[in-house]
Amino acid sequence: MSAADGPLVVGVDSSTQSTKALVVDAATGRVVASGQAPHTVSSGAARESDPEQWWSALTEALRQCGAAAHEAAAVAVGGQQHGLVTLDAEGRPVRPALLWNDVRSAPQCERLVEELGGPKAWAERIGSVPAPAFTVAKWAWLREHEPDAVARTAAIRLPHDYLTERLTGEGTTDRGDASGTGWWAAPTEAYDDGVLAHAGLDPALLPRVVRPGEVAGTVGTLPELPFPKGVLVAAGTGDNAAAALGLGLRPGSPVLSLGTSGTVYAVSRRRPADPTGTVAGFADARGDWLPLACTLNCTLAVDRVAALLGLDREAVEPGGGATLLPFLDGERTPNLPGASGLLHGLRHDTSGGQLLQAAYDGAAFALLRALDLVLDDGDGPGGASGTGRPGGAGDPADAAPLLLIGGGARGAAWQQTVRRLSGRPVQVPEARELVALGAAAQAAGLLTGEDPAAVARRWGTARGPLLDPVERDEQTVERIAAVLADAGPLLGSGPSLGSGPSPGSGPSPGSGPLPGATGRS
Ligand SMILES: Nc1ncnc2c1ncn2[C@@H]1O[C@H](COP(=O)(O)OP(=O)(O)O)[C@@H](O)[C@H]1O
Ligand SMILES: O=C(CO)[C@@H](O)[C@H](O)COP(=O)(O)O
Repeated sequence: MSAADGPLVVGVDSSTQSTKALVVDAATGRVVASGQAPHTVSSGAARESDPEQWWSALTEALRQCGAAAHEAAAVAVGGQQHGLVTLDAEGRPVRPALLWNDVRSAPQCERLVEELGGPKAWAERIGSVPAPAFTVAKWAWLREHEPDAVARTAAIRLPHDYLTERLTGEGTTDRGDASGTGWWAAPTEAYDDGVLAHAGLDPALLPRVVRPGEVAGTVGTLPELPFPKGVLVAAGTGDNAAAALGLGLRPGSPVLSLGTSGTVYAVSRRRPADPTGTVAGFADARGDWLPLACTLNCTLAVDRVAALLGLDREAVEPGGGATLLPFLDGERTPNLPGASGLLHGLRHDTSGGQLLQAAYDGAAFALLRALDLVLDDGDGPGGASGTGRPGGAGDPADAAPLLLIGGGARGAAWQQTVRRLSGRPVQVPEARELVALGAAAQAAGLLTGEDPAAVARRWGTARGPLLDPVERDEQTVERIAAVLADAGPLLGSGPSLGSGPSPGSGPSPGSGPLPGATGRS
């Protein structure tokens, strides 16, 4: 037996690189057992994963949890956002899932934005200007490139929907993850029939949107899992919304997540609608909003540079004037899907450690710029009035601490880079798996009737060392901004992605001035 104070719940994080499962005591938040199993992501131009492998990874992660998982009374799944899972009439994947960081859908995305009224119209309609990451762009890519797969598709799911459905046998999603599809209207909180018609997508293929606090279903007969039949299953949500739950996040408290993706976000009571496309206007998993900016190149890009240099990821050295824009996978913030990595300012005396530091700086730069926009959309003490806005009013040292999470948050070089380029106090929660904890808090909320964010606050999940602010390194921030602004032609769409803006189109997020030039993001 687990000797827990309360019932046990299971929280799952099925993110890009792996699935993690935690068995958590719902009374105290104590992690009783944990497990993790990796995913395979295709390389080359495509970024695809087999949904069946997510299920195998979940099974393995739960097996590692041992006896405790057998006692679970409720479960919830958080998952990487946006991925397009296509299922046939038997519920089996038609093909591998197209992941959020697959930029092949950039031309389709650009066309969609223009065809339905341009960036401002989209921001007002769905809360976001779709990026190639959004599911609607992936569906458009599939229709163009694989009509046979489209013809065989009987259901469309997001990654967390897919796993939840394998648990319950019912097709469900939630407002948080639905808001990243591009076919969920933020103002009405319902699927947008106009977008669906334009995308050639039958609404009958989509899952039911479960309300916050509602039960999505119960676990069916699944001999491969430790759960007995009838265990409650919560709605689950996208991984960023799950981490917001897991931190018990309140408006005005910004989060920086360093994983495969870099994300920066805050909870907001106001519905965001950023026509520049920098800030996605996601819904959170409770009933509020989650303005968020996301980069494609974060921990993996920095680790790749370290590997190329033959250095440990912590072997950074200060100084040096080199700038490295680590856009190894193309980039989303700024919206440069065809970009590749760019190095500028190399000298004879530049050391490998300085180049590695330049990769960290280049990866953190856009996220920290976007932080100001995210908080402009938010409300509370960390918002525009008390901010770390570069060049803006207010001393960042007095702003709300930046909560640093994700795999990279454990790294000293990441922590120091974020402190130096933000000038803010930085808090690093001791709890490692905030996405899985958020899912666990959602599952616990089903049992107790509590708000999942209140559950997480009761558990004290955000507790961790508070790192004092250091003076912001304005020189580096300005140097990166200048290189980004000047590098426009080199960072534009690559030959494999083709199409530029449609003739006669208005500004699109990919065609506007670079962030460094505007000082906006
Ligand atoms: N101690 C560490 N220092 C720096 N980076 C780390 C450390 N531990 C893990 N990472 C990075 O964390 C990443 C995985 O983070 P995670 O948030 O689990 O990713 P995802 O949710 O995208 O699957 C890896 O790419 C790895 O580079
Ligand atoms: O696309 C986004 C957010 O819009 C990404 O944040 C994905 O949700 C993947 O997250 P990780 O696997 O990097 O945690």
